[in-house]
Amino acid sequence: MSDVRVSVVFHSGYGHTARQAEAAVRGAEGTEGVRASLHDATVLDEGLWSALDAADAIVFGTPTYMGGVSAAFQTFAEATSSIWQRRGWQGKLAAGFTNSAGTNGNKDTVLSALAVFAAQHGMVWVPLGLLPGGEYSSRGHRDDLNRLGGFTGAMAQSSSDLGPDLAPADSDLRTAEHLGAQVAKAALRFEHGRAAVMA
Ligand SMILES: Cc1cc2nc3c(=O)[nH]c(=O)nc-3n(C[C@H](O)[C@H](O)[C@H](O)COP(=O)(O)O)c2cc1C
Repeated sequence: MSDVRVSVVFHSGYGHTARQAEAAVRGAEGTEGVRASLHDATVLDEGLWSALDAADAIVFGTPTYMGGVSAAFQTFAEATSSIWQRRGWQGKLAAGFTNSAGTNGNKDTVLSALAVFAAQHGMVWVPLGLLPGGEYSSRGHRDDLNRLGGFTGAMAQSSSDLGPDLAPADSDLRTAEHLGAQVAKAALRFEHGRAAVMA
């Protein structure tokens, strides 16, 4: 069986969410039998559409802007309407991540919007799959995986006065890496299962 393909498509206005996207690719690529690729959601060219068409799983990433996905991400989302019409992504796996300045910042609203976007396409949503770390327990720590306690997808926080060289925190990047690995493993199981059913 050929390699399973995971594509990460993201927007990042100032570079913070881009670091999460790179981490998700690292996580996916670290899984044997998986190839991962990174795509800028503002470059709506044939290269992007053919990579997403070939992908077994697509991970969507956007900063949280005004409690929602960024306008640039939404432009990408709306540009997929002809794919939606012909059910081009039906049955592919999907997952998502977001980053904002606030610890909460309405990130959950954004992850829900990404899950709805995937559902519109008939995609199968893969959650983060981690218990909450950080302050969920009094023994928790900022360095914990999933310190922000997301379930739907990977969350990251970047203080507004720190550049992308300093934020998001390493634990948030490891959480995004976990999401990439989680999606990659799910895609492997899904594709092997599909092959067995069709044999
Ligand atoms: C237009 C705009 C709207 C924003 N809205 C929110 C918000 O609703 N909640 C929040 O916590 N941070 C908000 N922020 C902060 C960004 O989420 C934060 O700076 C993030 O790190 C930007 O990611 P990026 O560098 O990938 O663009 C906003 C920033 C901008 C520019």
